Amino acid sequence: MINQRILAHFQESAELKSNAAAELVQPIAAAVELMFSALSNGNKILCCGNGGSAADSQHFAAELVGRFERERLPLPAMALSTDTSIITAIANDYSYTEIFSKQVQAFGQAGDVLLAFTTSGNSANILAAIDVAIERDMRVVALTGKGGGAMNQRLTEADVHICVPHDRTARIQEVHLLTIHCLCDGIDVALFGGDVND
Ligand SMILES: O=C(CO)[C@@H](O)[C@H](O)[C@H](O)[C@H](O)COP(=O)(O)O
Ligand SMILES: [Zn+2]
Repeated sequence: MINQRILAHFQESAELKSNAAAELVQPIAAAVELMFSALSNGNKILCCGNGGSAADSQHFAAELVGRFERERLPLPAMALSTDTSIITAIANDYSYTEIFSKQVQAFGQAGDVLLAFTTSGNSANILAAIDVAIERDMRVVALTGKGGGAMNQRLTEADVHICVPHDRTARIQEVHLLTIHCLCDGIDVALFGGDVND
């Protein structure tokens, strides 16, 4: 019955967040450091993902360019899933696999960060974007789940892999959203120190 299913979703989500925290603190902290250092050097963050993860990448960019919990200057972040003309032209003329990698080629510069969301770790267009980012001497923060899939073979030691220990896409995305907010908070704290009420 529906009430039981809803309760089960809440319970599974809460348990995952609670159980995954210890494992994810260190890679999330490493991602904050990497992003703060890039932003401090005048670099930017490019973000990509498919489906719900496209929305996650846009959510992160919105909080950097707009704001998270504090007033501050806009920070340079850009989601690569928002320009339908660019995406449809590349998908139509080349392939769907290249919709993000060509944008990384166009916009990415050495020292920039690619924030890549894929719950399976296997989406071809995300892996292609990562390959181009690494070629261009960018750093990668990858948010995955399901053991990380092909992502495990893609990243270098300079990159950060935040892999949610679960096999269900929806649950992984829920932890990705929490991670986005930890990243925004961490960047704000690195910029200004203290907590939100300081
Ligand atoms: O939001 C959801 C499922 O919760 C879907 O839209 C989901 O993001 C799509 O199926 C994606 O294509 C899955 O790709 P990925 O996470 O494996 O890279
Ligand atoms: Zn979803």
